[in-house]
Amino acid sequence: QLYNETVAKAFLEFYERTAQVVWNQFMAAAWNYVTNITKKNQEEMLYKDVEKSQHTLYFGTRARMFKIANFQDSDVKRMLSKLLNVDKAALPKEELREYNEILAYMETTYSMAQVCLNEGPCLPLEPDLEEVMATSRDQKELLWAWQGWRDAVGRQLRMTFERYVQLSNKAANLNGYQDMGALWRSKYESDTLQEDLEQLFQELQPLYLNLHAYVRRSLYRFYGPELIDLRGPIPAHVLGNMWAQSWVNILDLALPFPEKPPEDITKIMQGQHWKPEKMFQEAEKFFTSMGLLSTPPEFWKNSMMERPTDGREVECHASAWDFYNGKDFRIKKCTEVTIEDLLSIFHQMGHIQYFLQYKNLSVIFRAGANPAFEEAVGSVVTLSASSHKHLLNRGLLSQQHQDKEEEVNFLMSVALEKIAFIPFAYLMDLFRWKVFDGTIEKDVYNQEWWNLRLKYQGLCPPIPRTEEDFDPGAKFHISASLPYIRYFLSLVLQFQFHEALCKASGHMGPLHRCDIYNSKEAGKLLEDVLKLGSSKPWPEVLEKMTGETKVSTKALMTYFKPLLNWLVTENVRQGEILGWPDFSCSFEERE
Ligand SMILES: O=C(CCC(O)(O)[C@H](Cc1ccccc1)NC(=O)c1ccccc1)N[C@@H](Cc1ccccc1)C(=O)O
Ligand SMILES: [Zn+2]
Repeated sequence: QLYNETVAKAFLEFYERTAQVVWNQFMAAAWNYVTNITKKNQEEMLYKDVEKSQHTLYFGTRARMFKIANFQDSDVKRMLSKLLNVDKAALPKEELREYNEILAYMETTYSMAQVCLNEGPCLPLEPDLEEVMATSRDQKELLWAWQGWRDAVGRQLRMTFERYVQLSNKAANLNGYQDMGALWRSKYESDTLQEDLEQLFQELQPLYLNLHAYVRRSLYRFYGPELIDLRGPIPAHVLGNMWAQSWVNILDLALPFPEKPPEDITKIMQGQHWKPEKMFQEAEKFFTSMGLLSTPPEFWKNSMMERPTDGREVECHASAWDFYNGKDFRIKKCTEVTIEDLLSIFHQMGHIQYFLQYKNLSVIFRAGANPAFEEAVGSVVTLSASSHKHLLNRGLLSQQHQDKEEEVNFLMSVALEKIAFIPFAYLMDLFRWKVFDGTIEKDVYNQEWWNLRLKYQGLCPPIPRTEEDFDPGAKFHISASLPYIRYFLSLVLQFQFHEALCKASGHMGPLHRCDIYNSKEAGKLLEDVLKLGSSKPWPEVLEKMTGETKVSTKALMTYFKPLLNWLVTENVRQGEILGWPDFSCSFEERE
């Protein structure tokens, strides 16, 4: 028949050649915009976005003409099926322009927002407000930053978000999906995704509930009963993070053995005069030590490693960029010299390594096996990079060995980052899926958001919220229309990867003492997985790495087993209540 496999191969050839050019031009325009936010640069980006959408629509509609079912070549079938979803390019011209303007408005509002002191400077989120949330122990100051940020961002986005939902769902419908949530979930090629996610979440509940009860006790000791209810939710502004998604910054309040505090790595880095470029070099060195690829010269020339000091407005949220020409790869980050930012750079470098490994594949396959794989690659390396063994080896710690109690302190610091994150990462898209499928209607966005924050994280807003507020919009990924379930799945996957890579490296002993630095065997295993990009179904790729075809919490539970034992003993000793039976959020006037 006319549209046979030979024609299909020529069609894909033509797509390949043209897509590289169109995508490269769009990425260049998008980069210029986010690293120098001006009206002119926004117009230029929107123009290139339209060109990209026209290209996508042209090939997407023609891909439909092929009878993929009876094709022989599995690559051709997989490539054509990926072209079928054209996402927002399905919208009529006028609505596509409106949608792109809405997306730019939401992301720019977030990136440019500041909170102003009465008479004095206005503070941006990075680094100032995040610094307050991380270091202040004055709950009134924490409340000022927490409320100020939500007034400056969330409230501004509320109306726009409602229109964003409408247009998103229209685009999804035009692609044959029930709503945008269904389109987002389709990236995982699984018709049991939501059940599987719920199962993973339930398996991790005992760990989270014990951590929550223990941290609540620690905060009670510091802030007292007028702020903390030992049988209730925790107020969201005292967890050391603007969104209470990571609690690592209140480790000092929650240290199991306070008489054996860990060394302050940020202080050591600053004492050794670390600069952002050295932090990037340190992260790259980790990958090359495993025999993986190094970054090309363009990376060091073109990346934005620090917030510019020439007055340019930029988007500070960290990201890694593939310019789809096999040569130009960049990271954009407003780097501060802290251990938190060093680990964030490892995460970004993980994205870069994926780009480098799959750069010779068709552009259609230049993505992770699924979005969670992309996020897990950088994060799995941070599990080794943050280990006592590695930090000691890299001169960032001086204490030779860790005794049992110091080990519990260490595991607590990792749990405050990784375990606290679980319910947050899960609820972010539970919320948006319900918004997209209409379960959550627009006049109850904020109360439904807090219902989920209470149900899954056991948190309360520190002050009453109304439907004038739009607290979800105060999180980057919601203002940037970026799915989040990838981070939940990545959290589980990264421990599964860590276990496999540690085994490949010949590591013996507890998982939390493993450091795959310098391991060529681990590097080879990782390379074989990354080179596949999205060319194979992700269960096949997972099996190549771990021997398993399903995501499993076993490795994560193994890693934290010593801590869970300690937590359960401690919580029983204190007579803690797990969960928050006093579920109401009390706001009695605080002096
Ligand atoms: O958002 C990030 C890191 C940014 C990123 O590397 O995931 C970035 C997000 C982004 C930003 C702008 C446009 C698109 C995506 N993702 C990438 O740079 C990326 C992702 C896939 C392929 C290529 C680049 N982390 C999440 C979750 C997280 C991850 C790891 C540790 C802590 C927390 C957060 O901060 O809430
Ligand atoms: Zn990422």
